[in-house]
Amino acid sequence: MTLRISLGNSSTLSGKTTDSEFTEGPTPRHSLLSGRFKQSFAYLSLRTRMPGIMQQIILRLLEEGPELEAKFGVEVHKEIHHVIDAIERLKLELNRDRQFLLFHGNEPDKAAWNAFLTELPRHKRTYFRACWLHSECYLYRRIHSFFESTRHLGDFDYFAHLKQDDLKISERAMHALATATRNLSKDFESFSKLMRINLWSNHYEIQLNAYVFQEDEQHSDLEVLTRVADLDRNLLVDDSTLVWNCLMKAKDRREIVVDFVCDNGGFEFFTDMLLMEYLVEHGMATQVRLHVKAIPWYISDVNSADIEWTINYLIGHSDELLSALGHRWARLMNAGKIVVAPKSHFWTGPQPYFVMVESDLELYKVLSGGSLAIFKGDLNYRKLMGDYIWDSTEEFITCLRGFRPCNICAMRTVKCEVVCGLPEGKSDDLLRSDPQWMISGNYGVIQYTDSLKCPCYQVGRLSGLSHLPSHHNFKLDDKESDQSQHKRTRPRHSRKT
Ligand SMILES: O=P(O)(O)OC[C@H]1O[C@](O)(CO)[C@@H](O)[C@@H]1O
Repeated sequence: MTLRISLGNSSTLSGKTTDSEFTEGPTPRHSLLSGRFKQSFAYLSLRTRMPGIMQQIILRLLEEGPELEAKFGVEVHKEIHHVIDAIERLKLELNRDRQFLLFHGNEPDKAAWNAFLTELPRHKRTYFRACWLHSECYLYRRIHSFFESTRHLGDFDYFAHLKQDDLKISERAMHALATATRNLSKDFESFSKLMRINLWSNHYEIQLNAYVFQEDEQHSDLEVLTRVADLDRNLLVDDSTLVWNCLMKAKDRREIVVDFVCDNGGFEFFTDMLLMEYLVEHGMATQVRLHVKAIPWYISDVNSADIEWTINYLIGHSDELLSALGHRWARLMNAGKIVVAPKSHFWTGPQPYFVMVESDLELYKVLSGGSLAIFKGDLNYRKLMGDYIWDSTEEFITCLRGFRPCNICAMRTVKCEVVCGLPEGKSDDLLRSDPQWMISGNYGVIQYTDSLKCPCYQVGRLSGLSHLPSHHNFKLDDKESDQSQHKRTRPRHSRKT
């Protein structure tokens, strides 16, 4: 779901704004994405897309009403209307650029959220003035809290049908990919093709169906993979060799754990599983941990119920190959080769990943114990980059701002103005040939960097860390003390070292 607007050259602009100002222009370089830039995708998204999403949820609730009533009884009717009223009020708050409110219900992550909101500077606490990441995450979190406050609707996933439909319409693509990926050998060629299939599924799910799998055409296994790989002309950075090397280096270890920080359900998750299956089947990982969202998130993000649904859907599929695949994945999960990681609310928080070490040390330690963490999709990328407009040529390692608990890989199609690691001049060339390139999702990156082995980052020696060690050489613009918005908020309840 990508909206198209004309973006200025955010990679070369250096507009003059102060923190609280609205500007008519696009997002200037060295700024956090924000709705205060009126020609930005963030602005458009907050102005039109988010209200549309909220309206869709209301419609969904009305449609599902009879079914929910049959399940929970008539009293659910009142709850549905309570939630609808709350969503309508939230739409107004957004439209009027009101202040974020604290959470007062039984939300399990209430303390973390409230600590974060309280520490935001006042003028950064409204929908359009805040960093886009904060506003968007806050909106999705608020919506879910309306459901959580009811007796019956706390587990209702108002986006589930979309994820399920996406998988159902991808039948032909799944069949072709399942066929093409059986009996792949353990070599870089196969690995990197799987990586790329997985990358492009972050945007091309429906397009892949149409483009690769025409009904009247017969494809050999190899052809399918090759044609998917044709999309690689739009692959701007491909560090898959480094990812392969990282896994090869780990091959003599007794345990090779790969953390996969998932993005979308539906067809994208299907391709995630193809890659994960390949890793464990070839001993490139002794275990894969899937990190999923704890609540309905950004419409299509996968959660643990979606995973269960997907596997069962495949198992029960009339296509024998897909059914066998479902059984195989269920076996891998039952054997603990692929597991869903313990629930973490950090993934549905507003914070960028460089603050994880302080705001969720437990999760940081979990990732530190693994050999590789793969972050999938645009939102994960925004969080890795701090939702910040870096120079497009800036190195991936720099933009992570010290977040390297283990070896890190990001795989994402470009859907917003945050990008790094491009060759000199590339971004300007792209802008000339395709002004929408940064929001089209037509371009992708696979980026990698090694873990931070520096002793100053040893977990347990980090309390009170308020700045990064000088030898890491972060090239942040001074004016971007804006970054102080991404405070390393430690909620009152969080565990300390
Ligand atoms: O599913 P993905 O790849 O994380 O994409 C979600 C992204 O798409 C957007 O809607 C922008 O198009 C952002 O809100 C978000 O960064």
